[in-house]
Amino acid sequence: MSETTPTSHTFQVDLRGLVDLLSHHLYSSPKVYVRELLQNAVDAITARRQLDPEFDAAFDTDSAAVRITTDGRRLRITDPGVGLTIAEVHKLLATIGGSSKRDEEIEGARRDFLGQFGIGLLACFTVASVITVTSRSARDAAAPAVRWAAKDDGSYTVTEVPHAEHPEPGTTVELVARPGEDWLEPDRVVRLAREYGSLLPVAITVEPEGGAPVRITDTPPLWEREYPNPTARRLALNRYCEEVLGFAPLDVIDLDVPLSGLTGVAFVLPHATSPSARPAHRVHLKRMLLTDTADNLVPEWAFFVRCVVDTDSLRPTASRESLYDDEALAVARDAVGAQIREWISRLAAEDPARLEAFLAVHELGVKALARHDEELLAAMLPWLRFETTAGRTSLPEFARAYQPVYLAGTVDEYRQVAQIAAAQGIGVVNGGYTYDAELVQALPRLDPQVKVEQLQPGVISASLDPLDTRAELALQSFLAAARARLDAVDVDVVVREFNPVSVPALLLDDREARRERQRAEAEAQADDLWGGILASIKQHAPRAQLVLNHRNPTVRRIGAIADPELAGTAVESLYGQALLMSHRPLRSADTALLNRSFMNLLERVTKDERPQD
Ligand SMILES: Nc1ncnc2c1ncn2[C@@H]1O[C@H](COP(=O)(O)OP(=O)(O)OP(=O)(O)O)[C@@H](O)[C@H]1O
Repeated sequence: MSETTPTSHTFQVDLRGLVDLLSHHLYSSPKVYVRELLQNAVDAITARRQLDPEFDAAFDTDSAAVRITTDGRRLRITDPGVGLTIAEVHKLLATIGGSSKRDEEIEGARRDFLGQFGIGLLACFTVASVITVTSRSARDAAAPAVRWAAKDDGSYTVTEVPHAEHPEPGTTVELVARPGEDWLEPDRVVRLAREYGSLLPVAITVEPEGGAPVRITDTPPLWEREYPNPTARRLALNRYCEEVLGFAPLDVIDLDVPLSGLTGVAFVLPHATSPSARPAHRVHLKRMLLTDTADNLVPEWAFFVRCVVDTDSLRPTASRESLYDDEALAVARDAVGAQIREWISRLAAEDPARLEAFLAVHELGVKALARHDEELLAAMLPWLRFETTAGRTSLPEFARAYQPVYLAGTVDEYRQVAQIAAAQGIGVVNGGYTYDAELVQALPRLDPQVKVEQLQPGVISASLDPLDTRAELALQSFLAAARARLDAVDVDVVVREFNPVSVPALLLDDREARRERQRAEAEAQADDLWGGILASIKQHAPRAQLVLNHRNPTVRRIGAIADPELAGTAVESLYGQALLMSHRPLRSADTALLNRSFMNLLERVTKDERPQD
């Protein structure tokens, strides 16, 4: 088969389809058209300044460089920028993806521009059916002014404009609203222009048709202004935070990362927030608002701040609504993280009261992140508080006084032993609160000298002193009666000497014993079949132990009771009291036992009273 001569063609673009794609899939809202217009105007002025350094002087005055007028149906934006020749109009405006800002020859200058993709102007078609650009080039004084009028069906016309109609270099873009579209309403335009452009480095006004011009720009950014004193600066930043971010900050951290051309502030949230909540930072790129919901600007652990920054070297995504997640952003993120960490260290060294105030709000979040961030953990550990047998204290301080550090696995376990352990000089940390156990276990990684051990009941019972043999012998028959009584609730009874003297009895059991008690409880309440199954898995785990304190005067008196019935009732009461102190749930057998012992005691006490008729 012979080949035919290839014929050459160019892609056809269905403009409506493309605009539909942009408005539904690239941009979050048609409102971005204001940003694109402002951006082109500012870029054109930048290009003109590069062309003519003298030009700058004209903009040191208060008069607006960029003027937007609108009556709601027609919007015009005028800039005194570099302008366009007829050839450029065809090449740049009528070519999708065509941009003057990617010119490799002016690579150095390119960094100065906001745009780069060559699709920005198309965003205007999401709100307008006709776009007209009238322009005179500053590059070529002899070139005539030109008007490019494009419709949303993809057709456009180009006309030369008489010199008198457009004598000065610069550009006017006019939009005609789509029928029923209210994006060009003056109030809306003022709001959007402020949202995107309030920090832009050229003066901008919006003039509602027949109304007074409204100043849009308010520069330099608050954090770069001169203030009479630090308090005035802080007040201005606080006010800004309340107005724009909606909260009164707990503190303000200055950010300055020259490598990323980034300056700004991080506002510390005044209320607790979940570390997993989506962060929302306000990022300006070359002074134009890129997004107020950036979630990749600060490290994950810095969940307690909301930043407002300006950067001139990070890259936007094509929608220009978020930061492109590249190596440069990673570097900036690390640097921002380092400055937030420095703030924490500085507070720790210079203003512990403020650090305490910060942790009072964000401690749980800091703990959550410190589990996965060894550096943060090391920085914060001296400031994080844990419940321990030496009171609420930091782990490094606690570990200096107690070795090993015992970790109670649950709040109940901790409560059970805290008082006794403290009296015996055993250091226990309550690992029952969210994240605390993990952080205690991380201690030896930071300081290999520190030993952390899981608390077993044996540790406590081994620390209780045995009685001397004579005292032990004297208590034999009492102990036999006591054990017989508590056998029904599966509890053993022993006597030891320990501090504090005020604690008469201590109930010790480990998790296995507790599980066994629950199993036995279920068995007692189950029907025959289920009860049989539960009985078959009965464990011979160590039983719970009621440890009576021989140093306690009441216990001594109880030990001397000759009447086995009364001795049994007294032991039941001691068990009930120890059980309540341990905060463990009462099984039905426990409740019955408590009731019985209480009633028996009441009867004993009142038996000689005669009821009065
Ligand atoms: N006001 C203006 N003055 C002079 N030239 C302009 C103006 N507006 C647009 N242009 C020219 O038209 C080109 C295309 O503009 P468009 O907004 O579509 O893309 P861009 O700004 O280059 O890139 P981006 O898609 O990133 O915004 C620009 O590169 C610029 O050369």
